[in-house]
Amino acid sequence: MSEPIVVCKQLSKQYGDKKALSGISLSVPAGKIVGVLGPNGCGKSTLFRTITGLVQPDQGEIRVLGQTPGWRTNKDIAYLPDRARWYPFHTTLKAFEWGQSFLPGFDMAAARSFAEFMDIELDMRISGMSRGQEARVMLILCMARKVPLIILDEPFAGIDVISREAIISGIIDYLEEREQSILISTHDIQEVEGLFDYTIMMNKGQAIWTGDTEDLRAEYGSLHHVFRTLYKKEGIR
Ligand SMILES: Nc1ncnc2c1ncn2[C@@H]1O[C@H](COP(=O)(O)OP(=O)(O)OP(=O)(O)O)[C@@H](O)[C@H]1O
Repeated sequence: MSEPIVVCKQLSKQYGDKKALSGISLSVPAGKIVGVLGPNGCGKSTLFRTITGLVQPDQGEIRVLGQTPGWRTNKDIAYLPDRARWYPFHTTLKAFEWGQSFLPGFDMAAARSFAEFMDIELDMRISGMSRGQEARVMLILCMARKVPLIILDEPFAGIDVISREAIISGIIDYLEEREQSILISTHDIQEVEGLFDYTIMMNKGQAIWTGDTEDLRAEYGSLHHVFRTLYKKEGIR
Protein backbone atom coordinates (compact mmCIF):
# COMPACT_ATOMS: atom_id res chain seq x y z
CA MET A 1 0.00 0.00 0.00
CA SER A 2 1.28 3.50 -0.80
CA GLU A 3 2.20 6.19 1.71
CA PRO A 4 -0.59 7.94 3.63
CA ILE A 5 -1.92 10.95 1.75
CA VAL A 6 -2.20 13.16 4.84
CA VAL A 7 -0.40 12.80 8.17
CA CYS A 8 -1.06 15.15 11.09
CA LYS A 9 0.72 15.00 14.41
CA GLN A 10 -0.56 16.99 17.38
CA LEU A 11 -1.83 19.74 15.11
CA SER A 12 -3.31 22.81 16.81
CA LYS A 13 -4.85 26.03 15.57
CA GLN A 14 -6.40 28.69 17.76
CA TYR A 15 -8.40 31.80 16.81
CA GLY A 16 -8.38 34.14 19.81
CA ASP A 17 -9.60 31.95 22.65
CA LYS A 18 -11.29 29.44 20.28
CA LYS A 19 -9.45 26.21 19.60
CA ALA A 20 -10.32 25.14 16.06
CA LEU A 21 -7.81 22.24 16.11
CA SER A 22 -6.76 20.84 19.43
CA GLY A 23 -3.75 18.56 18.98
CA ILE A 24 -5.32 16.44 16.24
CA SER A 25 -3.33 13.42 15.06
CA LEU A 26 -4.33 11.26 12.12
CA SER A 27 -3.07 9.38 9.12
CA VAL A 28 -5.24 9.17 6.01
CA PRO A 29 -4.58 6.16 3.75
CA ALA A 30 -4.27 6.79 -0.01
CA GLY A 31 -6.85 5.74 -2.59
CA LYS A 32 -9.93 5.94 -0.34
CA ILE A 33 -13.08 7.99 -0.13
CA VAL A 34 -12.77 9.48 3.33
CA GLY A 35 -15.65 11.00 5.27
CA VAL A 36 -14.75 13.75 7.75
CA LEU A 37 -17.72 13.93 10.07
CA GLY A 38 -18.58 15.96 13.11
CA PRO A 39 -20.84 18.69 14.49
CA ASN A 40 -20.72 22.39 13.56
CA GLY A 41 -17.54 24.09 14.65
CA CYS A 42 -15.60 20.87 15.38
CA GLY A 43 -12.75 21.94 13.05
CA LYS A 44 -13.47 20.17 9.73
CA SER A 45 -12.97 23.25 7.53
CA THR A 46 -9.92 24.34 9.51
CA LEU A 47 -8.40 20.89 8.98
CA PHE A 48 -9.02 21.19 5.22
CA ARG A 49 -7.60 24.72 5.11
CA THR A 50 -4.50 23.46 6.91
CA ILE A 51 -4.12 20.61 4.42
CA THR A 52 -4.28 23.11 1.55
CA GLY A 53 -1.79 25.46 3.22
CA LEU A 54 -4.34 28.28 3.61
CA VAL A 55 -4.03 28.10 7.39
CA GLN A 56 -0.74 27.77 9.22
CA PRO A 57 -0.98 25.60 12.33
CA ASP A 58 0.20 27.09 15.65
CA GLN A 59 1.70 23.77 16.71
CA GLY A 60 2.29 20.29 15.40
CA GLU A 61 3.28 18.77 12.10
CA ILE A 62 1.45 18.15 8.85
CA ARG A 63 2.53 16.32 5.69
CA VAL A 64 0.37 16.20 2.59
CA LEU A 65 1.37 13.94 -0.31
CA GLY A 66 4.66 13.52 1.54
CA GLN A 67 5.42 17.26 1.71
CA THR A 68 4.71 20.40 3.73
CA PRO A 69 1.47 21.93 2.36
CA GLY A 70 2.02 24.83 -0.05
CA TRP A 71 2.25 25.66 -3.75
CA ARG A 72 4.06 22.41 -4.55
CA THR A 73 1.30 20.24 -3.11
CA ASN A 74 -1.58 22.45 -4.25
CA LYS A 75 -1.18 21.64 -7.95
CA ASP A 76 -2.03 18.07 -6.93
CA ILE A 77 -5.11 18.99 -4.88
CA ALA A 78 -8.61 19.90 -6.08
CA TYR A 79 -10.23 21.83 -3.23
CA LEU A 80 -13.86 22.85 -2.90
CA PRO A 81 -14.13 25.26 0.05
CA ASP A 82 -17.34 25.56 2.04
CA ARG A 83 -19.64 28.32 0.82
CA ALA A 84 -17.84 28.46 -2.53
CA ARG A 85 -19.54 30.60 -5.20
CA TRP A 86 -18.84 30.99 -8.88
CA TYR A 87 -18.80 34.15 -11.07
CA PRO A 88 -22.50 34.93 -11.57
CA PHE A 89 -22.20 36.06 -15.20
CA HIS A 90 -20.32 33.00 -16.41
CA THR A 91 -22.11 30.09 -18.03
CA THR A 92 -21.28 26.50 -17.04
CA LEU A 93 -19.17 26.15 -20.20
CA LYS A 94 -17.24 29.36 -19.42
CA ALA A 95 -16.55 28.00 -15.92
CA PHE A 96 -15.25 24.76 -17.44
CA GLU A 97 -13.08 26.68 -19.95
CA TRP A 98 -11.67 28.64 -17.04
CA GLY A 99 -10.98 25.30 -15.33
CA GLN A 100 -9.21 23.99 -18.42
CA SER A 101 -6.98 27.07 -18.57
CA PHE A 102 -6.13 27.41 -14.90
CA LEU A 103 -6.74 24.19 -12.96
CA PRO A 104 -3.99 21.55 -13.24
CA GLY A 105 -5.34 18.17 -14.38
CA PHE A 106 -8.73 19.54 -15.48
CA ASP A 107 -10.37 17.13 -17.93
CA MET A 108 -12.96 18.87 -20.14
CA ALA A 109 -14.45 15.60 -21.40
CA ALA A 110 -14.98 14.41 -17.80
CA ALA A 111 -16.53 17.80 -16.87
CA ARG A 112 -18.96 17.60 -19.81
CA SER A 113 -20.00 14.07 -18.95
CA PHE A 114 -20.49 15.01 -15.27
CA ALA A 115 -22.63 17.97 -16.40
CA GLU A 116 -24.80 15.71 -18.53
CA PHE A 117 -25.14 13.20 -15.73
CA MET A 118 -25.95 15.91 -13.17
CA ASP A 119 -28.44 17.60 -15.50
CA ILE A 120 -26.55 20.87 -15.85
CA GLU A 121 -26.90 22.84 -19.09
CA LEU A 122 -23.63 24.14 -20.51
CA ASP A 123 -25.08 27.44 -21.72
CA MET A 124 -26.88 28.29 -18.47
CA ARG A 125 -25.62 31.32 -16.54
CA ILE A 126 -24.66 30.79 -12.90
CA SER A 127 -26.77 33.81 -11.89
CA GLY A 128 -29.89 31.98 -13.11
CA MET A 129 -29.10 28.75 -11.28
CA SER A 130 -30.67 27.39 -8.12
CA ARG A 131 -28.41 26.80 -5.13
CA GLY A 132 -28.32 23.08 -5.87
CA GLN A 133 -27.40 23.65 -9.54
CA GLU A 134 -24.56 25.98 -8.62
CA ALA A 135 -23.35 23.45 -6.02
CA ARG A 136 -23.18 20.86 -8.81
CA VAL A 137 -21.07 23.13 -11.02
CA MET A 138 -18.66 23.70 -8.12
CA LEU A 139 -18.52 19.96 -7.48
CA ILE A 140 -17.81 19.22 -11.17
CA LEU A 141 -14.95 21.76 -11.25
CA CYS A 142 -13.22 19.66 -8.59
CA MET A 143 -14.29 16.16 -9.59
CA ALA A 144 -13.18 16.62 -13.22
CA ARG A 145 -9.56 17.12 -12.16
CA LYS A 146 -7.09 14.25 -12.51
CA VAL A 147 -5.13 14.97 -9.36
CA PRO A 148 -4.12 12.63 -6.52
CA LEU A 149 -6.21 14.38 -3.83
CA ILE A 150 -9.69 15.91 -3.97
CA ILE A 151 -11.00 17.80 -0.92
CA LEU A 152 -14.69 18.64 -0.78
CA ASP A 153 -16.00 20.73 2.12
CA GLU A 154 -19.77 20.17 2.44
CA PRO A 155 -20.19 19.50 -1.31
CA PHE A 156 -23.81 18.36 -1.06
CA ALA A 157 -25.18 21.34 0.84
CA GLY A 158 -28.08 22.73 -1.16
CA ILE A 159 -28.49 19.58 -3.28
CA ASP A 160 -31.76 17.77 -2.59
CA VAL A 161 -31.70 14.28 -1.13
CA ILE A 162 -32.97 12.47 -4.24
CA SER A 163 -30.42 14.11 -6.57
CA ARG A 164 -27.74 13.59 -3.94
CA GLU A 165 -28.17 9.82 -4.06
CA ALA A 166 -27.81 9.79 -7.85
CA ILE A 167 -24.77 12.08 -7.71
CA ILE A 168 -23.12 9.95 -5.05
CA SER A 169 -23.61 6.73 -6.99
CA GLY A 170 -22.20 8.47 -10.09
CA ILE A 171 -19.16 9.57 -8.11
CA ILE A 172 -18.62 6.04 -6.79
CA ASP A 173 -18.78 4.56 -10.31
CA TYR A 174 -16.43 7.21 -11.66
CA LEU A 175 -13.90 6.72 -8.88
CA GLU A 176 -13.80 2.96 -9.26
CA GLU A 177 -11.61 3.42 -12.30
CA ARG A 178 -9.36 6.04 -10.72
CA GLU A 179 -6.66 6.06 -8.09
CA GLN A 180 -7.62 9.28 -6.39
CA SER A 181 -8.10 9.99 -2.71
CA ILE A 182 -11.05 12.08 -1.64
CA LEU A 183 -11.75 13.84 1.64
CA ILE A 184 -15.38 14.88 2.06
CA SER A 185 -16.87 16.70 5.03
CA THR A 186 -20.56 16.50 5.71
CA HIS A 187 -23.23 16.65 8.38
CA ASP A 188 -25.69 14.54 6.43
CA ILE A 189 -24.48 11.16 7.50
CA GLN A 190 -27.62 9.21 6.64
CA GLU A 191 -27.66 10.35 3.04
CA VAL A 192 -24.00 9.72 2.32
CA GLU A 193 -23.40 6.59 4.41
CA GLY A 194 -22.66 4.36 1.46
CA LEU A 195 -20.00 6.67 0.07
CA PHE A 196 -17.16 6.39 2.55
CA ASP A 197 -14.47 3.69 2.71
CA TYR A 198 -12.77 5.39 5.63
CA THR A 199 -14.17 7.64 8.34
CA ILE A 200 -12.72 10.37 10.51
CA MET A 201 -15.01 11.43 13.34
CA MET A 202 -14.09 14.80 14.79
CA ASN A 203 -15.16 16.61 17.91
CA LYS A 204 -13.74 19.75 19.55
CA GLY A 205 -10.75 19.94 17.22
CA GLN A 206 -9.73 16.32 17.69
CA ALA A 207 -10.21 13.02 15.87
CA ILE A 208 -12.26 10.82 18.19
CA TRP A 209 -12.44 7.82 15.82
CA THR A 210 -10.61 7.04 12.58
CA GLY A 211 -10.64 3.84 10.59
CA ASP A 212 -12.31 1.76 7.90
CA THR A 213 -16.03 2.50 7.77
CA GLU A 214 -16.71 -1.25 7.78
CA ASP A 215 -14.95 -1.57 11.15
CA LEU A 216 -16.88 1.39 12.50
CA ARG A 217 -20.15 -0.20 11.43
CA ALA A 218 -19.11 -3.57 12.87
CA GLU A 219 -18.33 -1.89 16.19
CA TYR A 220 -21.31 0.46 16.42
CA GLY A 221 -23.89 -0.32 13.68
CA SER A 222 -24.99 2.34 11.16
CA LEU A 223 -23.06 5.60 10.89
CA HIS A 224 -26.12 7.40 12.21
CA HIS A 225 -26.02 5.21 15.30
CA VAL A 226 -22.24 5.73 15.56
CA PHE A 227 -22.75 9.45 15.48
CA ARG A 228 -25.24 9.35 18.31
CA THR A 229 -23.21 6.92 20.41
CA LEU A 230 -19.78 8.50 19.96
CA TYR A 231 -20.92 12.07 20.45
CA LYS A 232 -23.06 11.22 23.43
CA LYS A 233 -19.99 9.66 25.03
CA GLU A 234 -17.77 12.64 24.15
CA GLY A 235 -20.40 15.26 24.95
CA ILE A 236 -20.98 17.85 22.23
CA ARG A 237 -20.21 21.39 23.26
N1 LIG B 1 -11.05 32.61 10.57
C1 LIG B 1 -11.57 32.33 11.78
N2 LIG B 1 -11.62 33.29 12.74
C2 LIG B 1 -12.11 33.01 13.96
N3 LIG B 1 -12.59 31.82 14.33
C3 LIG B 1 -12.59 30.84 13.43
C4 LIG B 1 -12.08 31.04 12.10
N4 LIG B 1 -12.19 29.87 11.42
C5 LIG B 1 -12.75 28.99 12.28
N5 LIG B 1 -12.99 29.57 13.47
C6 LIG B 1 -13.57 28.90 14.66
O1 LIG B 1 -12.94 27.64 14.81
C7 LIG B 1 -13.88 26.63 15.11
C8 LIG B 1 -13.84 25.54 14.05
O2 LIG B 1 -14.39 26.07 12.83
P1 LIG B 1 -14.48 25.23 11.49
O3 LIG B 1 -15.08 26.12 10.45
O4 LIG B 1 -13.18 24.60 11.21
O5 LIG B 1 -15.52 24.08 11.91
P2 LIG B 1 -16.41 23.10 11.01
O6 LIG B 1 -16.35 21.77 11.68
O7 LIG B 1 -15.99 23.16 9.59
O8 LIG B 1 -17.85 23.73 11.17
P3 LIG B 1 -19.15 23.64 10.21
O9 LIG B 1 -19.59 22.21 10.21
O10 LIG B 1 -20.13 24.52 10.90
O11 LIG B 1 -18.74 24.15 8.85
C9 LIG B 1 -15.23 27.33 15.26
O12 LIG B 1 -15.44 27.62 16.62
C10 LIG B 1 -15.05 28.60 14.45
O13 LIG B 1 -15.85 29.63 14.96
